[in-house]
Amino acid sequence: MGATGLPHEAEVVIVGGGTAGAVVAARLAQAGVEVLVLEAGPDPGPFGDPRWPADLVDARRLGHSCDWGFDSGDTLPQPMRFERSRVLGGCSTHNGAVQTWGHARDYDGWAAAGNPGWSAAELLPLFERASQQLRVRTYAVEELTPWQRAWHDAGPAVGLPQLRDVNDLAEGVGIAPESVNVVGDGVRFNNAFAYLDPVRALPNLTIAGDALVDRVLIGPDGAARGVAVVRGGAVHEVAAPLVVLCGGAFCTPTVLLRSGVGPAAQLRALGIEVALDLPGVGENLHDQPFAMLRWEGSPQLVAAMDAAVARGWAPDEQVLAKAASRFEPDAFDLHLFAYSPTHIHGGWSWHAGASALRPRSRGHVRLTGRDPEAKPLIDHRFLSDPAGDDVAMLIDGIAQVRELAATGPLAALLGRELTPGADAAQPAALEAWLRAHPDSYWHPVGTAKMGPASDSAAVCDARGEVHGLPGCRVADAALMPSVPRAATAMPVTVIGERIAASILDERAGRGDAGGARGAHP
Ligand SMILES: Cc1cc2nc3c(=O)[nH]c(=O)nc-3n(C[C@H](O)[C@H](O)[C@H](O)COP(=O)(O)OP(=O)(O)OC[C@H]3O[C@@H](n4cnc5c(N)ncnc54)[C@H](O)[C@@H]3O)c2cc1C
Repeated sequence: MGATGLPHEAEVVIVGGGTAGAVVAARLAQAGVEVLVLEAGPDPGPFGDPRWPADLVDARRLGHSCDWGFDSGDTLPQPMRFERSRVLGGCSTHNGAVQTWGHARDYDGWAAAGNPGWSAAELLPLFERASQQLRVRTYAVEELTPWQRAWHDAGPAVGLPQLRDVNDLAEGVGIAPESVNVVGDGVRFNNAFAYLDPVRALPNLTIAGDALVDRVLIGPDGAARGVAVVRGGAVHEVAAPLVVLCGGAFCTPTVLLRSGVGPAAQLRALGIEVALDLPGVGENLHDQPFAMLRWEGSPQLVAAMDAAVARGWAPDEQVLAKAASRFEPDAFDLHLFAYSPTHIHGGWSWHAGASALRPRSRGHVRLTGRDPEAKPLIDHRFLSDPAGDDVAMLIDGIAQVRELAATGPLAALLGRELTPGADAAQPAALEAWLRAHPDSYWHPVGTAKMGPASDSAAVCDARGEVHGLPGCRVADAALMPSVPRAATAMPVTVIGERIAASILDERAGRGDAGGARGAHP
């Protein structure tokens, strides 16, 4: 042990014990591998430990403790916070706890882009396994609050059939109660609880909280040889033949960049010695743009929801629709949902959102300095695609939200549309409003994208190994070549399962469908 309380070496170091990191760590530890998890935020302990901040276990609304404090800087018309949870479990500790799978086309597209082992058929068992591990269940219609039930009931009138849930990878449009990882009396069953609690007692697993990884150490042979980590004000080196980056879409590229792995000119401009010129690091950032409408609520709606709260469980969202824009009428490419963001407004407010799930716009994450605590520059370049498809998708989504809101039972519960309101009724005005108010659906991905070595924008291969950097893998939202038509928690969990399986297969000498190169370590 060093002065920082960390070991000097490990078989595998996991950088970030978040949504995917918890999965990789657990699966490797269960198989007997000696694993060290380095998490920048605290480890508040297992399920039920009183050190967990109340808002992070309360699944009724989004949590806000332990935030990294990232924001848009001056890249957007209005500054926007990009919430990211800095705590064991990562964003699975503060998210909406909605578990969605997307569509087979998403993963078949990944496989077709040169990523063997990632087709929908190959991932399906992992979606099922992860859903069990996270204790996912789907709300019964009877459990819906009156506000959510009214949206659910309105679906068929606008061509959205009622489905059992939204997680059939072959299915198209429809509306359904949400599938959630909520247990007991409303606890968000985050990935640390689901995956790390069962293995915490293993002697071959060490979980170190408050351990900020600065960079990957690279040996003279060009392979990763461990990490430099800041803990308790001191810098410590941990040697490891395998480092798995699980810092998420914003932080995994920043760790690589600080390690000298990324676009050479960018690194030199910051005085960072270039270890590997890899142009894709930090590029391809994309998130699903989002638009949120707001209405006045009738006294009847307020009374019905007050009564629901008095009866017990009344979360901010419970129903999700998969809908189609003009671009993909035979599948779906929109999420629509009703929402009462009580974490923002305190009391009742009546919103519904539309998100364009297959955005064309691409942005980037860049370093602003060498300090591992320096906030990165995060520029999504929302709605910047030259053809304007992202705006068009949102306009189609908003039209369907308005159609839903105008159906009989819902119209009776709602008053005037307040945002964007009557002034933005027509497409041109709506486009102007959308461009002035870009918003995110909280699902940034793609900044260390997976792809074959022949793709100059690819950062890692189908085993997650960084091109040209043996012994360093990526396993988190950064790896996605393109965002699936889903909220991303479950797809990220599946990425954790997939990369862990690939590492274990190689160690067992079984090879791996996702591998183009030899096994390492
Ligand atoms: C407000 C909000 C609501 C959301 N709601 C939903 C939802 O309802 N359903 C859904 O499917 N998705 C939702 N998402 C998205 C989903 O939660 C994320 O896509 C997913 O959790 C990301 O997982 P990850 O493993 O890539 O990153 P994270 O879960 O963010 O994990 C990264 C971890 O790495 C740590 N870390 C980062 N850098 C370092 C470093 N240098 N050293 C050490 N540790 C480091 C972080 O502290 C963190 O613990 C939501 C996201 C947000 C922000």
